[in-house]
Amino acid sequence: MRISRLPLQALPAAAVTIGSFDGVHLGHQQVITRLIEQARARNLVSVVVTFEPQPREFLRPGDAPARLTSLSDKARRLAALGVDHLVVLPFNASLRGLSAQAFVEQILIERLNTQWLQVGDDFRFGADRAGNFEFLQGFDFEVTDLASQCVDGQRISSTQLRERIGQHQLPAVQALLGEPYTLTGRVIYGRQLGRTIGVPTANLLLPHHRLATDGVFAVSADIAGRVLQGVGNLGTKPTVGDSRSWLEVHFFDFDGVLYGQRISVQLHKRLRGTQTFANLDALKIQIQLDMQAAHAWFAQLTEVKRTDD
Ligand SMILES: Cc1cc2nc3c(=O)[nH]c(=O)nc-3n(C[C@H](O)[C@H](O)[C@H](O)COP(=O)(O)O)c2cc1C
Ligand SMILES: Nc1ncnc2c1ncn2[C@@H]1O[C@H](COP(=O)(O)OP(=O)(O)O)[C@@H](O)[C@H]1O
Repeated sequence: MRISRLPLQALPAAAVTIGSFDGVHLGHQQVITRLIEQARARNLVSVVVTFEPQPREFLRPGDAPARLTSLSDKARRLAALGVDHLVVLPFNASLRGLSAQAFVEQILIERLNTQWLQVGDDFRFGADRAGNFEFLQGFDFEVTDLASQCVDGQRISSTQLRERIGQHQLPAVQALLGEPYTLTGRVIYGRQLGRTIGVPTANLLLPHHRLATDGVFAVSADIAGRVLQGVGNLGTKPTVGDSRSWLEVHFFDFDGVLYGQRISVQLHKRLRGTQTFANLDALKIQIQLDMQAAHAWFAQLTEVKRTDD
């Protein structure tokens, strides 16, 4: 999948869909699958247009909703679905001020060469959200809308996912996403304190969006084809006075170098909230308990699977 900002030259003829796609949940996946089918049937390039930051993060920075997927996780999931090209539009003052008419002419037609466009049934765009499905029908491309997908009569939405993640309902979240809730990042150097307390942790510095959850989790990751289980702290590190957002993971039965690698960490079970400890020794004792709890959780999972078979 190609990832770019708005191309300066017109793309080859494209089938396009536009949205924030936060979470890339089953509803989003239905939209994307249909986009790809239609692109193939019409010999068009499949293009997803998204915004970074998301419009609400730019418009209401103080109270924008927490972010479910960073751009990097969004891209990973869209690529896996088979999208040809992800166009990331920087949402800024000039994009905000663009009228619906100018958005269609300058972006959809001139740059993206849109032949077929698919939008959700509640899609609004352009200054003051004046553009909608009816408006889009007045142009020289085909436009279709798609009704929201429901599970148990409830519309699948990023809002519903945010609520469930906030309530630590990770199995329900996994069912709505089609995969465990996953965070991706590059492993960077920390203060190298982890190894001094016998718990080396791979540090992923996360983008500074508000996180949908935090705390200590049983986690897993696929590292070079081997699935590693472990335990991770998502959020700040109050004990060492660090208020940035991190995902710090200690993997069981692993002793290798991860610095510089981009890894995707799956969150399976929330074990507790992040706490402030009096010192690193107290933290170390708690981490040993967290490791036991995570081991126990993975063991009962294996037990449940064995009973199912
Ligand atoms: C399972 C686990 C749980 C943790 N829980 C907390 C916590 O509750 N509070 C905290 O301040 N740090 C917690 N940490 C520690 C920090 O995330 C970090 O690993 C530690 O401060 C060492 O930092 P360093 O990687 O920069 O050396 C936890 C780490 C792990 C692996
Ligand atoms: N079991 C393990 N889990 C996580 N990282 C490990 C493990 N074993 C070795 N490492 C390596 O050690 C590094 C973490 O060591 P640590 O002392 O916590 O230093 P830092 O503060 O730089 O993260 C990881 O980035 C990884 O390269």
